[in-house]
Amino acid sequence: MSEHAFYTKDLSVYYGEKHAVKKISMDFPDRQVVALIGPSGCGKSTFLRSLNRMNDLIPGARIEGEVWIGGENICDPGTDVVRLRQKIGMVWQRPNPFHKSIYENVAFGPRYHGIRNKKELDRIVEECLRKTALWDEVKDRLHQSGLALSGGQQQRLCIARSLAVRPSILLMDEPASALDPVSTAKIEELIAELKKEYTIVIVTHNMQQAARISDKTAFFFLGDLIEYDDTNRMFTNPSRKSTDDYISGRFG
Ligand SMILES: Nc1ncnc2c1ncn2[C@@H]1O[C@H](COP(=O)(O)OP(=O)(O)OP(=O)(O)O)[C@@H](O)[C@H]1O
Repeated sequence: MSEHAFYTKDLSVYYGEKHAVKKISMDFPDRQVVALIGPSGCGKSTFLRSLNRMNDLIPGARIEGEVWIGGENICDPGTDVVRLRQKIGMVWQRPNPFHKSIYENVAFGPRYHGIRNKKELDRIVEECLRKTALWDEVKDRLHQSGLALSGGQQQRLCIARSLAVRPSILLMDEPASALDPVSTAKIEELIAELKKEYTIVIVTHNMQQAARISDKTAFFFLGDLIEYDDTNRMFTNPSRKSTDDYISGRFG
């Protein structure tokens, strides 16, 4: 299996006594986009966060089961979590650039991982800003604050920041839900472009968005994975009634 693809086996997450994600087994194909959908509170974000051990940061959260990436079960206690999060980047719902310049936002990760050479850092910053279609918009103000950008640009900067440490997988938790329609369209175009190089898992509440951008869709309900299939089939001929009801807006 390539380092881009990965799978979970009986993955459960608990918050104290609450069983929020229930024995989920899913495979994530190489360089495809998988959308996680389902009503609020059904465990999508919890599941997503467990794919790069972000739940470790939540007091009382506990994981059971396995997540296999590149021959390694990342749930093992011996996993190097810093290296893991380098391999599996995360983009949050609200753009959260550092209080630093545009350049420093992107250079931060590579510097943290030991790259000191200015030319190399310049190259990485340009490459990542080009990949996120930001370069032409910001190349003349790289040393201005990332917070001075529009919300949509900030989100693309956060994606550029994730790319700078050379991940193979990107996790995105409703990355466009705080953005206007034009910025949303840009993020969607970007996802279509990024999937040539990265495996992407995205949580979205927007059914049209899931249908437009994903190759596979997973429907979650009350912590269970109800259905997981090719997006075309899920949206035209789902096998479970609850999936159909959710997709067509009859609940949730
Ligand atoms: N930090 C936490 N502590 C305790 N319970 C939590 C915590 N985070 C989430 N939960 C609970 O776990 C369940 C799953 O929540 P989660 O946020 O993963 O769902 P979701 O499907 O992503 O929801 P939304 O679409 O609203 O973001 C919910 O019942 C929620 O209340």
